[in-house]
This record gives sequence, C-alpha cells and structure tokens, in this order.
Amino acid sequence: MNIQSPALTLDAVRKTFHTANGPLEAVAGINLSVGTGEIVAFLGPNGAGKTTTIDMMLGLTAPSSGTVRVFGKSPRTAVADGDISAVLQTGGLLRDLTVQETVTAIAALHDAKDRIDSVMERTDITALAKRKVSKCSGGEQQRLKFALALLPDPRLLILDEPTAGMDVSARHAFWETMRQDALEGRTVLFATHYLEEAQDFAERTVLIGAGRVLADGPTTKLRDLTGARVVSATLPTGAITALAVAALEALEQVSSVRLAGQRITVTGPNSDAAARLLLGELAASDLEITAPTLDAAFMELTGAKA
Ligand SMILES: Nc1ncnc2c1ncn2[C@@H]1O[C@H](COP(=O)(O)OP(=O)(O)OP(=O)(O)O)[C@@H](O)[C@H]1O
Repeated sequence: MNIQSPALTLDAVRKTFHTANGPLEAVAGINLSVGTGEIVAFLGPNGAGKTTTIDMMLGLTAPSSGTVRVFGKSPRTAVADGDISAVLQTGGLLRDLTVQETVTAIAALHDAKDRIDSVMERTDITALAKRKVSKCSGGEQQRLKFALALLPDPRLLILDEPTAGMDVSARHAFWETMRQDALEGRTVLFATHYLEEAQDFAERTVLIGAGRVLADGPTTKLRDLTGARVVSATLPTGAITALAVAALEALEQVSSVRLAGQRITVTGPNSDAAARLLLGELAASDLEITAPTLDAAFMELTGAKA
C-alpha cells in the first residue's frame, strides 16, 4: 500500500435520507483511506450502507457532511477525468442496443476506440458482440458493464456486488479477470456480502455495519479483529442444562450460548470468564477454546453492533 498518495479518502462521511418515517442515517461517519494499488473488499450485510457510500465515491449523491476525495479531486472531476469508474448494481444499459453498439458508444465518450477489442476480449464478451442487451443473461450483462467500466482505463475501479446474478463458474472467471487487472496496478474497491469473495480476492477488508466501519484490516486478520472466542465444554451427566445456559448468558460480553446434548458452546470476547465458570461451578470437562471461523466473526461483528 502506498499511503503517500491515496487513491481514495473519506473523511467523516455521513449521509442521512429524509424518509416518510423520519431521517434515516444510512452512512454514520465513515473514515477510509485506500492507497494506490490496493484491493479492498467493502463487506457488509444488506442495508449496511455500502451502496450509499459507493454512490458518494462516484459523485452520484453528495454526503450530508464530510468529504470524499478521489486522487485528491472531487468525485465528479475524477469521473470526468476517467480516473474512477464503476460497475453498479442497477441500471446503466440500454436494452435495445447490441453489446458491440453499447461498447462502441461508451468508447466514443471516453475517446477509447483503440481499447474496444482488448477490453471486449478481456471481459469475455467478444462472442456476444451482436447480441441485444435484452437477450443477455444477468451474468453477461455484468460482464458488459465491467467492459464499459474498463474503457476509460480508470486508475480506481469500484464494483458494487459485481458477481450478483452470476453462476459459480462465471463468478470464478470474473474474479480471474479482475485479478489480472489488479496485477497491472489498478486500485479496486468492491462491495460484497459474500465472505468468500473478500477472502479470495481482497488483501484488505473493510467491514461495514449500520453505516459504520466495524473493522478494517488485512482480510487474513479479520477473524482476530473481532476478539471473539468460542468456548465449548461437556456438562456432567445429570446437570441441569437450562441453569448452565442461564449462568453463562448472564456473563458480560457473551453473545451466544448453544447446547447440543451435554456439549455447551459459548461465543464472545470474554472467554476466560466462560472457561472459569464452566470448569469451576458447572463442573464441565473437555474444555476447548478456539477462534471463530471468519463466518462466525462476521456474524459476531455485524450482529452485535448493527
Ligand atoms: N434513496 C434512499 N432513500 C431512503 N433510504 C435509503 C435510500 N437509499 C438507501 N436507503 C437506506 O439506507 C440504508 C443503507 O442502504 P444501502 O443500499 O447503502 O446498503 P447496502 O449495504 O448497499 O445494502 P445491499 O447489500 O442490500 O445493497 C438502508 O436502510 C436503505 O434502506
């Protein structure tokens, strides 16, 4: 990461929508700096504020407060200069045009006619050139949008759930292309709610929940960022399991207690207290303390604070 020249900075960015039910704070103060050449996953559950934040990065909507800079410029200037482009979830394609016509029209806007063939090949849409957009599958339309986003040869590429609607093999092929692209130095930020996509592709994950950054760090360390531990042990035969569950649930910072037969599993950051109670008062045996899976860590963070 090159922190000397951030590709993207968000400083105390907030966005409040005024709805019939009153104000809704979709983005509640996000700070973020993405260095040139980084690949960042913007991971969060539905409604976390990912799309709203991305819209602000692209200048499609203005923050209620705070600032967004793209290579030091306002998002709108950066878009006009071809520094940033995006594959968005909705809209953007004219159904009656063919794939080739669509690419040619957008290439003309960006003065990028010489890039048409290579971009179509790279995104694997050459064979679809004569097909009408309305006849393309969801995955094919995503690949076309990806091609359009690459035409200006942007330094920063933003992808909002780019593989939505793709089957497993199309998803795999898409990320393969992206990986190649990133190797050539493009900065990439993608929103996803698939943990595997963050794990497989991003070196850094920014976890978003309820409009806030819940965790930000190397994807491989994301599990540790939660601080959560899973403590499990076997209760003695004849123990009143409901009482054991209640005693563990009463501990501070315990987020879940599950029982399967006599085996009891406690999740939360306070593993020492849970272990003491299990081995002492509850006379449990076979105690194990493990780090949660990334899945569990994700649930822990988004569930606990969203
Ligand atoms: N134009 C709008 N007017 C009112 N509320 C909105 C608007 N756009 C988004 N919201 C609300 O803001 C919150 C954040 O939405 P956003 O689409 O940014 O989340 P997301 O993380 O992208 O979710 P998803 O994964 O479902 O796309 C949600 O509660 C949503 O209902």
